[in-house]
Amino acid sequence: MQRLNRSPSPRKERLSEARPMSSIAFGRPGSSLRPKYDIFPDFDLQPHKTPGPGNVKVVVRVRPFLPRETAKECINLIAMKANTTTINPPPPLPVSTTATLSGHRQLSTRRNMEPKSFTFDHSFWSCDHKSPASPYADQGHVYDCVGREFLDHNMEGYHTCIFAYGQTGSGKSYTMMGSEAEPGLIPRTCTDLFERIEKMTNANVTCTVRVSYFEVYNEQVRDLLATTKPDAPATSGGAHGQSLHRLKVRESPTEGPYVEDLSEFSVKSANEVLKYLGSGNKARSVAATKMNDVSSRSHAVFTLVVKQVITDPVTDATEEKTSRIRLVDLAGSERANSTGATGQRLREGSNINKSLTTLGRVIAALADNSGGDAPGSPGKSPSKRKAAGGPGSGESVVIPYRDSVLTWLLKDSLGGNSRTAMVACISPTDYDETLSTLRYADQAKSIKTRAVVNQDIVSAADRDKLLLEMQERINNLQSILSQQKQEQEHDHEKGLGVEKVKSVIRYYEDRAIAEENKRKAIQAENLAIKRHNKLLSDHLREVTNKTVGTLQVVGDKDDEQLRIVPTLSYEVLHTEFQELLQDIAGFKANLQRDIAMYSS
Ligand SMILES: Nc1ncnc2c1ncn2[C@@H]1O[C@H](COP(=O)(O)OP(=O)(O)OP(=O)(O)O)[C@@H](O)[C@H]1O
Repeated sequence: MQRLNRSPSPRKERLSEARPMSSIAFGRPGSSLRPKYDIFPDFDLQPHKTPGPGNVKVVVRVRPFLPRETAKECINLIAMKANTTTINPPPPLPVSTTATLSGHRQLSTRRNMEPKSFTFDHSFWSCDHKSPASPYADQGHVYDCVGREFLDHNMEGYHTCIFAYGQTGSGKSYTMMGSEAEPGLIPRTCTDLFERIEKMTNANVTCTVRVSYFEVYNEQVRDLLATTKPDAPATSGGAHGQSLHRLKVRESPTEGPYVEDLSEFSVKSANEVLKYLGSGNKARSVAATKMNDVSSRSHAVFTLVVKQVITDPVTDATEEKTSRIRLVDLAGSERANSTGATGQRLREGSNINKSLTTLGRVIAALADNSGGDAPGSPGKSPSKRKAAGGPGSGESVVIPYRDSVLTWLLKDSLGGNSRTAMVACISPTDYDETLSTLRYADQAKSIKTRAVVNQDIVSAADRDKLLLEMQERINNLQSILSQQKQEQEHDHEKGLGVEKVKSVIRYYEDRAIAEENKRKAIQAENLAIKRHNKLLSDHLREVTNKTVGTLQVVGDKDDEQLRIVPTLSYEVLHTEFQELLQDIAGFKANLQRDIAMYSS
């Protein structure tokens, strides 16, 4: 499997060769600086159950040096001993040295820096392989300590959520998604789930799994599996420029916040679910920044819903357990100057920071509501608790879930019906960012969720009753449906009849208008013919007058014999008559046409 959310980009920084702990702990290689703490290799990588029912499980993982950090001769600031993680301040730089720390800010504020230790449910050392002090925690270890236990909870019927938190480039995607050679928590959970389902020998248990995948990018929810839904409104986006689908968040009184119209697919094998994961990852919003060549610009939420139906063969009763597995790869918190972000990257960054700040406030408020006494944590002073309005004050703190889309959607996972784990990912070289992540993680330990087994047990009699009721409802609905259909058909026919009458009326109206136009045209023609007629007769008269004007008395008066002596020449008269004949022929043709029109 490839690094599932990103193509295996050659641009991705390759890790530096693992350096032995002896050389990198608290000092540059060859430096005379001595570690401030002794480190004993008494690590506990055994899986152990979430301490205190309902507390958020918090683990920390430190990643290896990146090539750019090795090149800059950055110094390891992290030490882990059993479940304790310690961060040490960077040592002062000798004036002559060329070594740099991971930021000038560290020098300026160095006075305030001091070693700080935190205890978590696990501290995973993934910084180097050769450290005698800390055994290397690979992807398998992390899964065994967190993922496997959470899948156990799912099989018991609990909703779970594992989310990776940390600054940009701290190893969240590596931990959640991993690479083809080193799959992370999400692919391992998928594989383990289907192995468990396949191993189920009890024929009375049926198990179904559904998958969905979305991202929150710039405060908008986008369906990462929506390519199969061409009718959905599309927006451009995603690493590979596919069109994604913007969705709305709604809140149901029973189910809490949910994404409306999110694609959900039924899956029958690990391969199938991994294919969905891979295609969703291709659609995810990632980009190169100065801190990470393939940086997640969105919070990705991968969800599996597992439904087990267990039938008791003796009583025929059924038990239904539905659990939701939510695996979240958050975008990393970032400082604009560290990432070198401008334009769109900067806007993304500020949205990422906005939702992470809200997440921080939600965690703080939840921790206050829980009393702040996490296992292994010093807890908060009563005065601080009161100020925050925690249980000590008798008031309840308002949790600002709705201040960001991310926290609204994770409401149930953070403070409701869910068993939740936070994987805090840290870089070994950045004091400020790592300390801030460790403080977040420390606070999250106090959060108590209210997870319950989501099951319905139905006796055979109840189920039969339920089935009967459902059958009745189906019958009712079917009869309503067929009645509606009949009414629709009737209406349709009625509609057709009315349409027919309307079209006949339209036909006659059109005919009447056409007839009227024809009548007017003939009238006009008639008028024209009359005028023409008049012109002709005037012309005829004129010609005749001309001719008459040339009559002369020829011979003596006694024989009173008149002879017409044309004064006009024969040619002129002939031409005039020819023209007259032509006019008469035209007139005749017009008349014939009019007669034809009248009789049509
Ligand atoms: N435990 C680890 N083992 C080996 N390589 C790791 C480990 N953790 C992180 N890396 C490497 O460190 C680099 C940064 O890690 P990754 O991309 O997972 O960070 P990220 O926290 O998801 O960053 P962003 O928030 O920017 O997406 C990658 O090259 C990754 O392969």
